[in-house]
Amino acid sequence: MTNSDRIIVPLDVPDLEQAIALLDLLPEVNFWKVGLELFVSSGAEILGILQERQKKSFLDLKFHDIPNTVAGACRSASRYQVDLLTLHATAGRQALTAAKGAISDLLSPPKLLAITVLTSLNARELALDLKIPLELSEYALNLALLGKESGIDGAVCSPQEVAQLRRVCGEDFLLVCPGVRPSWSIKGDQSRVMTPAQALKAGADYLVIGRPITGAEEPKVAWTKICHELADI
Ligand SMILES: O=c1ccn([C@@H]2O[C@H](COP(=O)(O)O)[C@@H](O)[C@H]2O)c(=O)[nH]1
Repeated sequence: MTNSDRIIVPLDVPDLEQAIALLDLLPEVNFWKVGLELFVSSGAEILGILQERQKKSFLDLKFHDIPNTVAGACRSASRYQVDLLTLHATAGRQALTAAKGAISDLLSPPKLLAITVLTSLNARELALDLKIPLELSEYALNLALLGKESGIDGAVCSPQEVAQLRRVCGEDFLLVCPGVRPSWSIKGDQSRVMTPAQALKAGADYLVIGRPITGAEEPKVAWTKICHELADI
């Protein structure tokens, strides 16, 4: 796998037409993420289109509910043949275990990823607004370990925590990092960021890079620039 195959680009657009326009504009991208904005507006059609085009897909709906509901949602989402699927680690051990159990008899189930601490949050918000009495990195690690102990395949974490998670959770635990920003792009609402090269060197398996590419004046140029930055690491 080349380092550019480690980049997942989110289709964070309001409708199917704009999603297809991005697929057409960036045929080099092999791994796409479908999140809440597109799925809520347009449903699952995009997942069939990605399959037809032989692209890998990441369904990022971040399920967070009681165990029975999370398990049912994971089972239902599996029918779309996606490669990756997210649920919140904070749904708890029972929900995580039930989710894994609900798809374990399938022929090619998606890999389940536990969301740890959203990359938009900073330490101050975690402590003052969410009243979490732990260091952010410790909290993220605890959530990743809860996922691992519950049979979940990997975690979504910030690049700032990925080295620690890699060390503790091991090489086989899949680590996917959003909150990735090339030095030439703006952070926007992301808080805990690193550059693509830093995130890969720190141990990420995959990088989710959206607006620095899709919001660029010339997305193809931005994509190529990032691929060059990752070529020699
Ligand atoms: O902690 C998280 C979990 C998911 N995301 C998602 O990743 C992309 C990031 O897009 P950018 O445009 O590169 O900011 C987006 O779809 C989020 O829903 C995340 O950012 N942080």
